[in-house]
Amino acid sequence: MKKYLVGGAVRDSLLNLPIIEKDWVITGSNPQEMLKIGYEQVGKDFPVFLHPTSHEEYALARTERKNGKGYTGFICYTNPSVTIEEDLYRRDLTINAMAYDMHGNLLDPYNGQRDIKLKLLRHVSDAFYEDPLRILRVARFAAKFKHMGFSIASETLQLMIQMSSSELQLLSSERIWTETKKALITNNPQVYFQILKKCGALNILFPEIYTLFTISGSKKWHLNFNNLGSHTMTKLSNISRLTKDLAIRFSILCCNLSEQHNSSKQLIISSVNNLCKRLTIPNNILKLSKIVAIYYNDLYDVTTLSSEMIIRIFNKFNCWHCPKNIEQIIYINKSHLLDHQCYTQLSYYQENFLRTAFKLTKQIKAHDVISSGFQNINIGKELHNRRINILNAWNKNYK
Ligand SMILES: Nc1ccn([C@@H]2O[C@H](COP(=O)(O)OP(=O)(O)OP(=O)(O)O)[C@@H](O)[C@H]2O)c(=O)n1
Repeated sequence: MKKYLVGGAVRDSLLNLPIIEKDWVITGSNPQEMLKIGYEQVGKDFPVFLHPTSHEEYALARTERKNGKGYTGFICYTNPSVTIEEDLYRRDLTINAMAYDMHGNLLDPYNGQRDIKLKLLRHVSDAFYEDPLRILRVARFAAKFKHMGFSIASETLQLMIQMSSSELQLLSSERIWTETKKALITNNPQVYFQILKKCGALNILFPEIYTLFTISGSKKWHLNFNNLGSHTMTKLSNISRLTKDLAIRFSILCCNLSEQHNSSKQLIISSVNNLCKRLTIPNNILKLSKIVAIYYNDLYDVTTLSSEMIIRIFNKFNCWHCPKNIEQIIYINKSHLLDHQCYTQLSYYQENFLRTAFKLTKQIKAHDVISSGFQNINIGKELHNRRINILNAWNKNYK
């Protein structure tokens, strides 16, 4: 039996990045032997085992051959005679197809080190074609390693274009969302969507976002962009410089839906619902995305908003029950301002405005309203009025 460290851990160690997870491959063994020495079998489809103490994943070396459509249409062949080179051959990218043996020697049969030097994401072999998720994986790695200068090899991009037109429809929503989530928390998540668009996958996986690239913007802040899609990508890039929060980053993808649907609330909401429900996106992200889709444009110059509108925004973001949601409003406002030359000054001024407005209105408590004699639905109405009054009084002094 021989043991090899494989995949992302080898790639990341060569890129001097922290190793998050270790995957291992075993050659010259079989399931019976693995169970006998204390490993626990976890893979149903593939022979994968958990180490008895470290709980890291150990897979028996395998080859795969496609015999049907989609992710499940594989014949997986495992046998003590399958070599590490054969196992590495079925993997997606050359930079992911290297291994360290137990003596620390690097095995690199498909030139992963060369591609690390060339900063290229290149597929190992035609086996790449066998899993359409790899289109999303490559787009994600392009986003993750953009700051290091990585790009996609032209032959790999060609293959991704071919694949997008055939098997992409068969990917499960869960796999699409899992990969998209990982892409969204990279430094440059906009690259993920740009690559998907380039290879013809965006219109299949995210038609709501794809359509934005076919519409030119009409508002003053769209002037520097060819279409609403490019504007959305810039906003996604902007927000990613400010926060790693997945929900906020995803919600920004919906920032131009209002423009696309001529501010029809019904159409905006159904578009966000279609997108999020199809991809099984969690409810908190769906909720925030709807609010951003409807109120994004109002969060531009917040100092010009009416008191009524400020209160409505605090209501929509559920700030009274969850005061930390004021941060979401501030991030979204800043993502608007980031293109401005005087960003620091503007964003400081607007952040201050939002924080003060929230601090003032938050002081007004339901129990004070109740103790002044208000009951039932009048409590809410009075709370609302008092909040508006306090903002009106403050706004006068502020301006
Ligand atoms: N569709 C896939 C998924 C995984 N792999 C291979 O399995 C390894 C481990 O996969 P995974 O843990 O999903 O990703 P990593 O490459 O380790 O990268 P990260 O942890 O950043 O997601 C990959 O490196 C690659 O060799 C593959 O070839 N095709």
